[in-house]
Order: sequence, then structure tokens, then C-alpha cells
Amino acid sequence: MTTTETGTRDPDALVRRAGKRADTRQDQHFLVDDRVLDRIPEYATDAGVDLSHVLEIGAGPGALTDRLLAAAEKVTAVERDPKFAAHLREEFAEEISADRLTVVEDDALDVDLPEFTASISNLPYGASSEIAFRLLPEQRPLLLMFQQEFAERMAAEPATDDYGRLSVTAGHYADVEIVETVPPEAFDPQPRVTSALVRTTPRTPDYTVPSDEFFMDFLKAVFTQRRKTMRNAVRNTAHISGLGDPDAVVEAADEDLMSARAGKLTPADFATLATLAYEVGQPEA
Ligand SMILES: C[S@@+](CC[C@H](N)C(=O)[O-])C[C@H]1O[C@@H](n2cnc3c(N)ncnc32)[C@H](O)[C@@H]1O
Repeated sequence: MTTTETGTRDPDALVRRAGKRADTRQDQHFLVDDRVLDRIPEYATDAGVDLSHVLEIGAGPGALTDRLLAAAEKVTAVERDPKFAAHLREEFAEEISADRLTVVEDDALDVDLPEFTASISNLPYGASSEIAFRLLPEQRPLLLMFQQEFAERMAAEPATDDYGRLSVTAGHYADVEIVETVPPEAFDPQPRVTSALVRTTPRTPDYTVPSDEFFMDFLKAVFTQRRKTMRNAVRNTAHISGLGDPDAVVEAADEDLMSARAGKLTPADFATLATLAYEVGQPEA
């Protein structure tokens, strides 16, 4: 087995041993830059993240899996492509028998997630949104590679061009920071875009929401009308948010919040409005 100076497997050799041409339609761009691979678990350990059970989504040939196994007690690697799942089972047979690695051959969007202490993944970019919206409510530290533009939207502050539903959701559940941008040359095959590694640290907000599900549905609805005032957005999207009496919400809400556009409001503002919507805007039973 070819290993690097630090004793981990050589990523190019892993890609070769996986023996399968990357299918870019399945977002198969593999990390092969040792320096980037070495830094990824360090971003987690530097932040004191509990690595007793790391969830990796989209393990591919396993270069990141290998670095995670060097830093974590246990890793669960989810991989949808049967050929890569078979390769992982063969390549990491020892770690699997020692119960340090579990390979789950399934779609990360459907599979039941294990109890994990952190997720560290170089994600399939086509599924970034679904995966982020799935992982954030789990309230675990995340270290995830995304396309840079997506990462910037996730970390965006209110009243900026990038701020949207993703930023509100991320900011509600976590403190979000971009820890590194990664050029296409770090991958094989190279993607057309620059990538960025995002670290999220779960936060306990100093406000409450009626329920996570209601809050998420409310955000989804009003952000379909992000250029409208909240007054109009709440009224026009009642069919999406399921509100029976949007006018009651508009009347009861603070005038300043109703006159603002969605892109200016903080997660706390949205929580205030969602709570009001839950209390006075729901359809009569
Ligand atoms: C960008 S590659 C990353 C591979 C590896 N982690 C690395 O860093 O080299 C994304 C991987 O996710 C897998 N994948 C794509 N969609 C998936 C899904 N919905 N569920 C699980 N795995 C998926 C692909 O087959 C591919 O191996």
C-alpha cells in the first residue's frame, strides 16, 4: 500500500485502486491534494470538536475517509455509488473488522442517519442544499466542502446580496465560517468551480421558534417572495406556509418587520414572525 509521509494512504493511489472512472454527473471530483486533506481534520480538532463518531457523506475512493480514521474513533461513510462502496469495503477491510468504519451504501438524502458527533465531508455539490438542510437541524459540528458560491450564501449576513433562506437557516442553527477556499487543482477530475470548506458550530439561540418544521416551512414560503415586503410575502405565500389567516399575522406584527424585505431580517426577526404566524395565523381546527 502506498502511504504518505504521515502514514496515511496516498490519495492518487486510492483513486487508481478504486479503478473506476469518475462520473462527474454524480459529482465525483476527488480530493487528491495531501495538504488540503491533512488540514481538514485539523480544522475540527482545533475547534475542540468531538470526533468519537464522524459521519462522512460521499466517501468516493476514501482519501478523506482515511484521514478521518486517523483522527476519529469511529467513522460512518455513506456512499451511493455501488462500485465505490465495494472499493471502500475492500480497501478498509481492517478498519471495518475493528468496528472503526461502517460503510453505508445508500443515498445520503434518504438514508437514516446514525447518531454522529460531527460530520466531515467533501460533498456532492449537486446535493449541497438538501444535505445542508438535513444536517443543520441535527445540531452537530459540521465541516463541509461546498462550491464557494454556496458556502458564501450559507455564511452571508443580512442585507447582503448572498443572504437568503440558506443563510437564515444556517445562522439559526449555528455559527458559520468559511475556513478555507480550495482551488480546482486540489481535485481529480478538476471541477469548473472553486470550492470552500465551511465549519459550523451549533448555537443555542436566545429566542424560540414554535417548531423547527413550522419555522422551516415559514422561511421557505416567504423567501419565494424575497423582493416583496414581508406584509405582501406573508399574504402571497399563505398557500405555501399553510397559514389560514395571513391578515391576522400582518395586523398583529410589528410595522417595521412587515415593511422590511426578507433579505433584511435576522434569524431572530424570522423567529418572532413565525411564532406570531403559529399563534394567530393557523387555520381553524
Ligand atoms: C465530491 S465526491 C467526494 C469523494 C471523496 N469524499 C473525496 O473527497 O475524494 C462526492 C461523492 O459523493 C457520492 N455521492 C453523490 N451523490 C450522493 C448521494 N446522494 N448520497 C451519497 N453519496 C453520493 C459520489 O459518488 C462521490 O463519490
